[in-house]
This record gives sequence, structure tokens and C-alpha cells, in this order.
Amino acid sequence: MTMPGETPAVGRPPVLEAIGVVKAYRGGDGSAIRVLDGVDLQVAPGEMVAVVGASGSGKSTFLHVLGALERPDAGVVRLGGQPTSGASDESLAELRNRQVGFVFQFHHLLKEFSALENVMMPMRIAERSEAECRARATELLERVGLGARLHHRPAELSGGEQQRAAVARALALRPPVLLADEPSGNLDHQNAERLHDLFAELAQDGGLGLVVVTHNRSLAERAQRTLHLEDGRLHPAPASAGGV
Ligand SMILES: Nc1ncnc2c1ncn2[C@@H]1O[C@H](COP(=O)(O)OP(=O)(O)OP(=O)(O)O)[C@@H](O)[C@H]1O
Repeated sequence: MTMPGETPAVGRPPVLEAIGVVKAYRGGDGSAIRVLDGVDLQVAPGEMVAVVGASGSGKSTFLHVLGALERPDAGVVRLGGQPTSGASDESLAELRNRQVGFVFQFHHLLKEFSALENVMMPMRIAERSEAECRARATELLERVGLGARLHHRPAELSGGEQQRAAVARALALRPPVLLADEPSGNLDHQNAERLHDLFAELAQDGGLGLVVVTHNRSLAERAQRTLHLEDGRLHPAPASAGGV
């Protein structure tokens, strides 16, 4: 029997793994609030997992810990088989850059740069050759349907286009894992659907492991598994609720 956080895919090592993850914050009265209280999750390559839950249930915290933006207080997170605990700040940043792409509700593209330059940015920082940066960024923007918008700045792109450019940027360094926090929260229905299709394709065809925090039922329905974060734990979401 497969447990809620376990990947049903057999034989493929997970791209992302959380075991017994605990994360606590101090409340206003000084007491510790265990936002994550022993969370387990495995994500296989090519798998999309949706995480749903009430406001304040810890979904963003979970994504930050999964993506090594924050360290867990206890438990283990492994990215591509490598544990994030015990790593120095520098090697953690390096692991994160190699293993994880992030997409947030707001795109955070740099407004004075074109779509192409924005997607090239992580590769330039990683000191890839200019020719490689340009070729890869062009390919990625074509992949997300922005081949005709390479030289547009963010303000000259629609909300949906901005978000798809942010996805292209997140994939620039070929991470095996993509983490998305309410990626369509700011989009109209049509643009949201297009983004959701893109996520499903990236998982299916590109072999990415995706964890998507969402309130959007149609996005959760595209996921292989929908998990509900409640009281610091992940539970299978009821199918009748569409997972949301
Ligand atoms: N840096 C922090 N310091 C103290 N408490 C925090 C911190 N970050 C988050 N929290 C608390 O942890 C809880 C979970 O926050 P989190 O942002 O992960 O929830 P969420 O499920 O993503 O919520 P939402 O759906 O509203 O975005 C909240 O009660 C929040 O106040």
C-alpha cells in the first residue's frame, strides 16, 4: 500500500524526498508553532503533485523547505538524492541552483530586461557561454509559446506571458524539480489553463518532478496526486472535492 506522501512510481529514484520534516516558528507569545510536524513526500521524475490546504496551513513553508530556501528543524530533505541538511550556506545555494526551479504567484522578472535576457540571467550568473545562454533561453521561450516575444520587456507582455517567461527562467539551468507557489493565482481563466497545460507537459514529456501549491481546482486535477496539508501533516485530498 502506498502512503500519502509516497510516490506510486516504482523503480525510479525520487527527484525530491522529504522524510519526517519538522519546521516550527515562534508565535507572538514566544511559544513554538509546529507548522510542519513530520511531513513525508517523495516525488518521482515526471510526476506532478498538488499541495492544497487552508490559508496558514504551511504550504509555502513546505515549498521553501523542499526547495532548500529554508532548513528544516528536523527531518531530511533530499534533492536529487543529496541531503540539504549539514550543507554550508554556499553548497546549499549551489544544490538549490542545480536541482530546483521556483515559480511564484508574481513573476519577479527584472523589468529593465527583455524576456530573453531574463531567461539568460541564471545561466549568465552560472558563467555559461553567451552563445549557450542565448540558444537555451531562445529554445525555452519557444517551448513556453513566447518565441515571438523574445525581445519584449515584462511590461510589454501579458500576465500569462510574464508567468510563462518566469517558468522558462526557472528551467534555465535544467533543474529536475520545479516548485510552484500559486502560479496561476494572478491569472485569468484562459491564461491559467495554458499555464496548467504547460506544467502537465513539462512533467509528462520533460520528466520534471513538480510540486505545485494551488487553490486552483483545474491545476490540482492535472496532478497525479493531490495532498492536503493540515495540522502539519500531509493527507490524501478527498477525490470528491477535486482535491481543493
Ligand atoms: N518567518 C516566519 N516567522 C514566524 N511565523 C511564520 C513565518 N513564516 C510563516 N509563519 C507562520 O507559519 C504559518 C504557515 O505559513 P505559510 O505561509 O507557510 O502558510 P500557507 O499555507 O502558505 O498560507 P497561504 O495559503 O495564506 O499563503 C502561518 O501561521 C504563518 O504565520
